[in-house]
Amino acid sequence: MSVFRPGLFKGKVALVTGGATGIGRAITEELLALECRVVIASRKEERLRNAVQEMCPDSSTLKARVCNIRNETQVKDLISFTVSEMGKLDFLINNGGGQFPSGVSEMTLKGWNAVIDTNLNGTFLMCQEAHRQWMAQHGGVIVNIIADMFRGFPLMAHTGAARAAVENLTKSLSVEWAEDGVRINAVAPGSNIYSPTAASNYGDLKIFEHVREGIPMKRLGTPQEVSSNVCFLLSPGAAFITGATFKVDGGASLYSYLNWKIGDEHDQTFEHGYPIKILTHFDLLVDIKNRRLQDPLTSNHSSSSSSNHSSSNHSSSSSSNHSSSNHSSSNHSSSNHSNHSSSNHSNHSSSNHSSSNSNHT
Ligand SMILES: CCCCCCC/C=C/C(=O)SCCNC(=O)CCNC(=O)[C@H](O)C(C)(C)COP(=O)(O)OP(=O)(O)OC[C@H]1O[C@@H](n2cnc3c(N)ncnc32)[C@H](O)[C@@H]1OP(=O)(O)O
Ligand SMILES: NC(=O)C1=CN([C@@H]2O[C@H](COP(=O)(O)OP(=O)(O)OC[C@H]3O[C@@H](n4cnc5c(N)ncnc54)[C@H](OP(=O)(O)O)[C@@H]3O)[C@@H](O)[C@H]2O)C=CC1
Repeated sequence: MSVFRPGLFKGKVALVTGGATGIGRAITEELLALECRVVIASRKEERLRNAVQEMCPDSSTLKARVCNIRNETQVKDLISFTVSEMGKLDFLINNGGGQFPSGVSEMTLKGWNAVIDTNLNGTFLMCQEAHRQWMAQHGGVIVNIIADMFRGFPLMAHTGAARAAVENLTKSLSVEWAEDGVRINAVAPGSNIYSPTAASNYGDLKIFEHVREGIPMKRLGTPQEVSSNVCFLLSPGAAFITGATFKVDGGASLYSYLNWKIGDEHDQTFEHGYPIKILTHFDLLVDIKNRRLQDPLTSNHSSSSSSNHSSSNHSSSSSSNHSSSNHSSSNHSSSNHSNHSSSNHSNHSSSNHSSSNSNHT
C-alpha cells in the first residue's frame, strides 16, 4: 500500500538497513509496492529470512544480507553484494539502529560506544561505502533515520548525541556530494512510532503508552507514516530537497515533556558551591542494576531506594523532601558509583515525583 502512484520506483534498487522489522519493514513494503527492488540487511539472519518469506519470496525482487553496520568489512560486503546482485544502488535508507535507556552516570563506556558505533559510525560507514562503490559515479538518494533529540534526550543521551551527529553529517554530505547527483536527508521519527519490535526493546514497560500524553495528535504514529515520508524524499517530488530533516512525530517535538523532571527546589539548594540536583525521572525510572525499565506506576520504589542509598553520598541537606523519595533506586548502589565518592551531585528524585506522575500519565 502506498499513497504514491503505482510503479513510481520501477527500475530502482534500494538498500534498507533494519529492513526486516518495524519502520524498516514498512519502508521495504512500500518500496516493493512501488515496484522498487530491495535489499534488506541487519544482524539477525532468521529475522531477515522470515521477512523475505512474508514480504516477497521472489529473490530477484527482494534479497537479504546479514550485516552489522558497525563492522566495516561487513558494510563493504553489503554494498558490493547489492551492486553485484541487483546491478545498481539508487536508494540507501539508513534505518538500522537503536539504543538502551540509561542515565549517563550509570552508563558504561562500552554501552556508550555500542550506541555511538551503531548509530553514528554505522551510518557513516554505510554512506561512505555506498558513495565509494556506486553513488559517486551514478548519483543516488540517501535517507538517514534519526530520532527526536532536538531538545536533548535525557535517559537516551548516547543516542541523542549520535543522532544529532548524523543530522549534521547529513548536512555536510548534502554539500560534499551534491555535484555527484546525491541527495541526502534525514527523517526524525518521534519517540512514538509503535511496532512490536520497537516496544520489545524496552522490556516489560509499556513505553509507548507513556508517551501518548505528550503527542498533540493524541495517538501513536505508525511505521507506515514514517515510510511515506521516506518515499517522498526518495521520489522526484523531493528533487530539490537535500540536507534537510523531516520530523514525523505528531508534533511531539514541540510539545512533549522530556522523560526527566527537575525538582522545584533545586536552584535553592547548594553545597560546596554546586547545586545539588534533585532530579526525578519523570515517567520512567531506569533500574540499571537489573537492566530493565521500572514503571513508577506499578513498582514500589520507596523501600528499595532507601536501602540502596545507605552507602551513597547523597547530601542530607537535600532535606526531608527526599526521605520518601521515589528514587531511581539501584542507580546509586555503591558498586556502580564508587567513582562518584567526591561528587556533590545527587540524582535524587523528590517526594513530588508521584504527584508529577499523576499529572502526566
Ligand atoms: C527514556 C525512554 C524514551 C523512549 C523512547 C522510545 C522511542 C523508541 C526509540 C527506538 O529507537 S525504538 C528501536 C529500538 N530498537 C533497538 O534499539 C534495537 C537495536 N538496539 C540494540 O541492539 C542495543 O540497544 C545496542 C546497545 C545498540 C546494541 O546491543 P549489543 O548487545 O549488540 O551491544 P554490545 O556490543 O554487546 O554492548 C552492549 C553494551 O551496551 C550496554 N548495554 C546494552 N544494553 C543495555 C541495557 N539494557 N542497559 C544497560 N546497558 C546496556 C552494556 O554496557 C553492554 O555491555 P555488557 O555489559 O553486556 O558487556
Ligand atoms: N520506533 C520509534 O519510536 C523510533 C525509532 N527510531 C529509530 O528508527 C529506526 C528503526 O527502529 P524501529 O523500527 O522503531 O525499531 P526496531 O527495533 O524494529 O528496528 C531496529 C532495526 O535495526 C536493526 N539493527 C540494529 N542494530 C543493527 C546493527 N548494528 N546493524 C544492522 N542492523 C541493526 C535491527 O535488526 P537486527 O536486530 O536484526 O540487527 C532492527 O531491524 C532505529 O534506528 C530506531 O532507533 C528513532 C526514534 C523513534
